[in-house]
Amino acid sequence: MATTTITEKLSTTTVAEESVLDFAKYDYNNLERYVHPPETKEKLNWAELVTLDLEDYDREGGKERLAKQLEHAVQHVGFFYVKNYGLTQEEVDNQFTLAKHFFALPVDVKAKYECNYAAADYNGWRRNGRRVENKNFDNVEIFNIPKFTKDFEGKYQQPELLKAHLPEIEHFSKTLHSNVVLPLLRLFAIILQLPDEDYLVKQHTYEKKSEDHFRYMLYRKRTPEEWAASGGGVGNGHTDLGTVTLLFRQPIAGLQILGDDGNWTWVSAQPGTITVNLADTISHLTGGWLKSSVHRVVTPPEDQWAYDRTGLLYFARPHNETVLNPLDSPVLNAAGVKSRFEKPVTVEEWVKAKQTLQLNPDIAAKRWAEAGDGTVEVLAGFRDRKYKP
Ligand SMILES: O=C(O)CCC(=O)C(=O)O
Ligand SMILES: [Fe+2]
Repeated sequence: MATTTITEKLSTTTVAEESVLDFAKYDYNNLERYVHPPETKEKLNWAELVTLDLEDYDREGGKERLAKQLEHAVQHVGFFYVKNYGLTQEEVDNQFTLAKHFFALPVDVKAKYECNYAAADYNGWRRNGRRVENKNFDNVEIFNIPKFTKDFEGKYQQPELLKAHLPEIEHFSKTLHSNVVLPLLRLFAIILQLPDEDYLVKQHTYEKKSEDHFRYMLYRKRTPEEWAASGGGVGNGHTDLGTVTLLFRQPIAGLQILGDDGNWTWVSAQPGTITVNLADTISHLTGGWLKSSVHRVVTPPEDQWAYDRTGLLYFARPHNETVLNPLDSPVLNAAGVKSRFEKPVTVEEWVKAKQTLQLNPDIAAKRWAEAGDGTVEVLAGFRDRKYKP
C-alpha cells in the first residue's frame, strides 16, 4: 500500500510554488557525482570495532546473537559498525552528491537557511569559522534536516537543490530510523534485560516529537600551510548528546575515539558500513552503564590533505518528554546505578542545555571558565569535561 509522505503532501499543497522549481536541473544526471576520495596509505593506530550484520536480525536467534556481540562494545567502547542496513550504495552516494552540491552553494544562499544559534536551534546551516582553535577558524559546515513529521512541517526551508530531492531524503532518514535505530534499541533492551523488548523503541517513535535529525557535513580541505597551522586538532573531544549517532562510511581519516586506557585510536572506513556511536541520553537512561563514547576529529594524514571530508550522519534522540532517569532493569539494578542529575530532567531540557553550549562558542567559553577545572555544568549537576590530547 502506498503511503503519502509529508513531502508528497507538501508538494500537492504548494503546486504554484513548486511549479517554478526546475526539477530537471537537479536530476542526478545533471549533477556532478560525488566521488569518494582515496584512503590514506599511512599506517595509523586503528581502533578494533565489532561489525553487526543487521541481516542476521530477523533470523532465528539473530537478535540474541547480535546482542551478545554488542555487549562489550556498548559498555566499554561505545563505537561499532553496522552493515546490511537496507539502503543501496547508490542511494548512499546520492546523498553524498547532494551534500557536495549543497556546500558548493554560494555563502549568501546558504545564509538564508542559517541556524538560530542563540535559540540553540541546530536545524539549518551552521557556517564554518564560528569556533577558534589554536588561533585558527574551524573549517566545518553543517546542514541539519529535522524529522519529516507534522511538528516540523513548514518550519525549516531548504534550497531548491534539496527541495527537488526531499521525498528521497525523507525516505533515507526514515529508513535509517526504522532499519538501524529501532533494531539497535531492541538489542540494547535485550542487553539490559528489560521485560519489554520494545521499551526503548516506544520512546523513539518516528511520529512523536523528538530532535532526531539528518545531517550533511563538510570539513573543507585546507592548504598545507593552513593544515600545518591548525595544530593537529580540528575538534575537541566530546560526547554526542542523543541516543545513537550514525555516521556513514567516508574515506578521509580524522575520527578518533578515546579508549578506556586513555589512548586515542583512529576509526577506519569499512566499505558498506555505518559507524555507530552511543551518545549521552542512552547513557543517562542507564546511569552511565552504557558508554557515551568520547571522540574527536583531527587533521587527516598528509596524503589526504587535498580532499574535502564530506559526512552523512543521522542523530537519534528519545522523545522530548522522556525523563532521563535510569531505566528499571535487572542489570542496572544489580549494578546499583544512580541518576546522573540532581533533579528529573527531560530530553528537551537536556538538548537545549547542551546545544546552547555547542552552538555558541562565546557562551561556552564563559561557562567553561566558571569552574576553572576543565569541566562545565551542562544541566542539574551533570558536568561535561574537556579531553585534552
Ligand atoms: O565527522 C565525523 O567523523 C564525526 C563528527 C562528530 O563527531 C559530530 O558531528 O558529532
Ligand atoms: Fe560527535
